[in-house]
Amino acid sequence: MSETTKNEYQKDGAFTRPPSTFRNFVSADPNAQFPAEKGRYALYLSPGCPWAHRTIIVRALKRLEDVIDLYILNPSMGDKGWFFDGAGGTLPKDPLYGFTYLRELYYKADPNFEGRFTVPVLWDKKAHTMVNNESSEIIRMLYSEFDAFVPEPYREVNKPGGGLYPAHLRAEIDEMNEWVYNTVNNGVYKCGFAGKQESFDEHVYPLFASLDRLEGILAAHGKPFLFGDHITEADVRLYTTIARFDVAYHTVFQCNLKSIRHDYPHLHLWFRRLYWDETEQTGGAFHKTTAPWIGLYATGYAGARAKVTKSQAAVIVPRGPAVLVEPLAESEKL
Ligand SMILES: N[C@@H](CCC(=O)N[C@@H](CS)C(=O)NCC(=O)O)C(=O)O
Repeated sequence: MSETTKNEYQKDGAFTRPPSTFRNFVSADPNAQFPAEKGRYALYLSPGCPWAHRTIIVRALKRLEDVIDLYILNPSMGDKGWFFDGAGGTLPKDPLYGFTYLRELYYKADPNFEGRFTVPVLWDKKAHTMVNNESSEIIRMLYSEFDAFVPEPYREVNKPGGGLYPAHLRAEIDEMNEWVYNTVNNGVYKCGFAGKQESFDEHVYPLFASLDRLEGILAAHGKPFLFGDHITEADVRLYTTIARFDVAYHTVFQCNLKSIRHDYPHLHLWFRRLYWDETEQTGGAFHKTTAPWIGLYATGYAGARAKVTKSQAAVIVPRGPAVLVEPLAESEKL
């Protein structure tokens, strides 16, 4: 029987994700502890991570690229966790303090830190501390707290559908987030990081039941996005998992009851519309945060799976599918 600490990912063969630890908020209120300011905050992340991916999608959707810095670490995790080394267009070292490892940043914020050194991190360059390391909260800060610094059309109050987390849809979005997080976003990890067959079986069927349910939602309303005609938080949160599905979870995490491209026509169309979009609607937010890295997702997950399951075998990376993301026909475009 294994002993579990808050830092461990597995207990008796089942994967558990520990809670995030830095939970402060940036606010539009200039008197807040962390007031929204142009150039004050930075996102540290590794682009293969689906939780981190949420934050760069929203940063791009909100046109916050010149308001919030982005510091990209190597796409794969090393023995000492996430690191800078300049590979493939990432930064050679931490631009603020010259660090090599993300853990050094955590220790700068809290020398007694005892949790896991996860990405994404929202960092305050002025106070030299970590604001928040929970992606679901970071994205919500980006929706409206920085709106004073973005052009009028991209402010939440001016968006036709009410923005990424519209007041009239909040309860429904929260409800969907709950089951999508447990069975899909984190569900794939419960399969891929399972240490025994029973644990894998316990999670693989609910994962596909939820994908069936999502397919049914899109089929029933016939609209392009999960909540209709406008992109919401629910689309962003599902997208980062679906983008990794056929290229990594289906093979490396053995989630192979079905694939998105062959078995889920509505989800597949929904995904490709987001991925290929270069219009005003997204400003290419999904494409530019996915395309440079999608070919590396399988590599990152194969290494992570070997580490979490403590496999001694050689890490073999599957190379398919031959076409990473299928094209969008003219007639399928919005
Ligand atoms: N709840 C966190 C989860 C973040 C997370 O687990 N990130 C992974 C990468 S996908 C990580 O950095 N893991 C490093 C580790 O656990 O050592 C969030 O959504 O921000």
